[in-house]
Amino acid sequence: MNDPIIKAQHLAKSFGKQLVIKDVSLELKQGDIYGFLGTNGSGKSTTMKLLLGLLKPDGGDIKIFGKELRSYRDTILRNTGALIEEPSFYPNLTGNENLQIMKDLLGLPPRNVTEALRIVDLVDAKDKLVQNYSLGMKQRLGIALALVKFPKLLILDEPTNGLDPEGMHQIRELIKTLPKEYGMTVLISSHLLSEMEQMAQTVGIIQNGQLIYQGNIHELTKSQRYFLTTSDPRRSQAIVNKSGGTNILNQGANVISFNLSDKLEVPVVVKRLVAENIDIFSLYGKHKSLEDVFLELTGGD
Ligand SMILES: Nc1ncnc2c1ncn2[C@@H]1O[C@H](COP(=O)(O)OP(=O)(O)OP(=O)(O)O)[C@@H](O)[C@H]1O
Repeated sequence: MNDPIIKAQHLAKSFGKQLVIKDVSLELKQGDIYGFLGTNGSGKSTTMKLLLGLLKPDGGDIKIFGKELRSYRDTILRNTGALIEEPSFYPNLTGNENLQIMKDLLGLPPRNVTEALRIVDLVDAKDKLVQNYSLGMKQRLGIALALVKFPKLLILDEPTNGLDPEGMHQIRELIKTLPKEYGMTVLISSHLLSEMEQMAQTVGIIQNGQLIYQGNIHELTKSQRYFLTTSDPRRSQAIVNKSGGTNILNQGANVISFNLSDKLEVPVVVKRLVAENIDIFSLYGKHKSLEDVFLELTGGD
């Protein structure tokens, strides 16, 4: 049985009196692209810093590659690359020179630099000074610095932050190649749901320092939301509620929307409405977007 690449259990962290991480448990499988989602200030960066041993947790356990982070930090970090917050470079050197410095520090073969430049699409710009790079190029160089040692685990904190759609697309595409081509496992944070839908297999959603969902991204959006137009939305709401409907919302214009856990519940709802003499004008199911799910999970916050 393969150990998970990261297994973090019940992490807790306070800054002074502020409990910032309340209860976060994460599990990343080998080869996964794990999207760590949460609004600003929800605790993503802090969690990532805990996983990298940059901060000490007040509670909980972290195992990476099956080893306790507390006791095997150096070994673990040798196999881990990270980009947390702003990447730091020497702006008066070229992209290539920045990577060469990292290569020499880590004692890596020269081909690592060539390959990293290729992956992040900076081959043509490798001899430009970093101070003349665009924001997107700087972010890509930051990723190149994190992956130049070709680590087993790559941790990226909001690598697309501040980029335009083209820059985001480029980063997404390069990240998608990493598990397949290099066997890496990637933990990537974002506050953008649409980003994750196009890249991650697994998502963890954090709100106020608490993990409120972890699992397959497609499972999350698989279920349908139903929209029902009737002659009596108020009574319909009560009937839907009794029939197992959840998250029932009045949408106005005689429409209510709700979730059902199984489509076999649809005819049950319809029969009850008809039995109560309520006219049904329309009923349809719509697959949820990650955005819908996120709003439901976070209570619209
Ligand atoms: N070193 C610190 N000292 C005090 N408070 C901190 C520190 N680092 C983070 N915090 C607080 O912890 C909370 C979580 O911050 P964190 O940076 O982990 O959130 P985040 O989800 O990464 O958000 P963002 O996307 O804005 O970076 C915030 O309220 C932040 O102000």
